[in-house]
Amino acid sequence: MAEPPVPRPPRPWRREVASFGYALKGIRTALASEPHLRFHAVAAVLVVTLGLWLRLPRHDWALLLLAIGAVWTAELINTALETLVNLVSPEYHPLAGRTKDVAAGAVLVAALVAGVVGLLILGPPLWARLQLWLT
Ligand SMILES: Nc1ncnc2c1ncn2[C@@H]1O[C@H](COP(=O)(O)OP(=O)(O)OP(=O)(O)O)[C@@H](O)[C@H]1O
Repeated sequence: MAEPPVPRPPRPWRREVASFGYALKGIRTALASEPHLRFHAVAAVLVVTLGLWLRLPRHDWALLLLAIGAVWTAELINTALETLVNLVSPEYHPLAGRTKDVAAGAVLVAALVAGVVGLLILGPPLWARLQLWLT
């Protein structure tokens, strides 16, 4: 008698690829709807361009990219929370307001820290280049 066909094992990578697609869709949607996120994107491109021009060492790149990633992460979570609050509490509610305010606070903290990291890393080599030009 013929053996019954062996069921094909599930292909987990398909689910992983789909999840990756949903995540990219989330970033695209947030970029399209959030001017703040577009501002952070432009700022990140400027910082990376400046870093390439200044030929930063690898260690500095790691810190800069961490700072940029922290701002993006905070902004995306803030956008997700704002969307959720708008869904569950379209009417005024103090807790809805507090949720949005705290999420916005997270973005502010990440952006301020990233600004300081950017100044500490880009400031000295930028200043050195400017002095070279001026002398
Ligand atoms: N449903 C609500 N109930 C109470 N307060 C709210 C509510 N929605 C918004 N607020 C208050 O108004 C502020 C601004 O809300 P809004 O939805 O415009 O967020 P935002 O931070 O301006 O978002 P965006 O990133 O779209 O500019 C909130 O931080 C919060 O204090």
